[in-house]
Amino acid sequence: MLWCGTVTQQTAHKNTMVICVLGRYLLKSSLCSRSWCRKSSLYSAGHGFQPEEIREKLRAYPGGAVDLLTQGDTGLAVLTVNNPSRMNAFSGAMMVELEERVSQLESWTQGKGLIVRGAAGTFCSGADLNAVRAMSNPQDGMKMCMFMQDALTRLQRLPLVSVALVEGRALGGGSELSTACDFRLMAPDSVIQFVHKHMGLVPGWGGAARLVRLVGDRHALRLLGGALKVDPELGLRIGLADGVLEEGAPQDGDEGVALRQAEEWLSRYTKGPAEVIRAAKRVVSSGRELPLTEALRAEKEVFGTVWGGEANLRALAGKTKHK
Ligand SMILES: CC[C@@H](C(=O)O)C(=O)SCCNC(=O)CCNC(=O)[C@H](O)C(C)(C)COP(=O)(O)OP(=O)(O)OC[C@H]1O[C@@H](n2cnc3c(N)ncnc32)[C@H](O)[C@@H]1OP(=O)(O)O
Repeated sequence: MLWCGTVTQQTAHKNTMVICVLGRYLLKSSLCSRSWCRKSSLYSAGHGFQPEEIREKLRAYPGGAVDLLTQGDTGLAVLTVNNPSRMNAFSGAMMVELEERVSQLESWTQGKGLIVRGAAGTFCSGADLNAVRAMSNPQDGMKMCMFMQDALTRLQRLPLVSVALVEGRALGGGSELSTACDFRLMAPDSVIQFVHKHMGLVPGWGGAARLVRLVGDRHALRLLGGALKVDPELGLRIGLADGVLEEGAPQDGDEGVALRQAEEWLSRYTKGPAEVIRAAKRVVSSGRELPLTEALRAEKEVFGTVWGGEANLRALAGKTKHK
């Protein structure tokens, strides 16, 4: 059996066991072959994608960590890219850890929101240049590209509302990581920069495809062709940033201040029952990625998971007035 969507949950309502995941329609439809499945990745062996072999290769470049903290009470998780001595650059081992953390989040059925951040007041300076140098042949480059595209696509498709908390710099692969979140919240003096041109590259972790969808092709071309520094003002103007942290907050020596602001910002979208928030993210994900007919069918399936559900019945039982 193909393993689709997120973890299969069974919810009993109206005396009917409803298999309530995106995965159900994915199983029935052709979408599984389009890589919407959790366990089937964007790439297959036919593309030269051998995940275990790639993991082994990447683990040869150690350093840093990708930490995950899940809060059961709030349904929020915090993913921290943690390699401060290299401005949170991704070592090979960290790429593998990122994928492992995404797998953990795919199995976290109570989650509602995710904050992606970097340790010690800066976001991420992309791939570790030491690893990049060692893997600069085309074969290794393609392997890393497929691996990171897969991990970041799965991150983006999580049924969690996600926000990149950008402090300091988000460079190269770091800027690409920020685009794999639903929202970007920037600290006042932060910068997102697709420096790929200066590296003789284009994005390869899916950042170009996502950037075009976020800001449109012309702004995307400006950012990639000019390797422009996107500060919060430009970010807000072109729609790359969704909010700016309060002035002064990250500078007061308490790393937690920015995180608390991000939690507060995110909470307006994650308040409420997990099944409803997760359903909202699922219909947005399918709307974002699928052709209309398929997106509508996906929406119907997700709708079926909340219609007549606990939260819906509770709302109907009360006096409804939306003021
Ligand atoms: C496919 C992935 C590919 C892509 O898609 O483009 C990449 O991501 S390639 C990497 C792209 N990123 C870079 O090229 C970043 C290069 N670094 C810098 O521009 C600067 O270091 C900085 C991030 C702007 C910070 O500058 P500054 O505040 O002046 O600090 P330092 O330069 O002293 O940095 C501290 C320390 O960190 C090391 N560092 C920073 N980034 C990386 C990196 N990506 N890989 C490895 N190491 C990195 C830097 O070398 C310093 O180390 P020491 O010299 O040992 O102190």
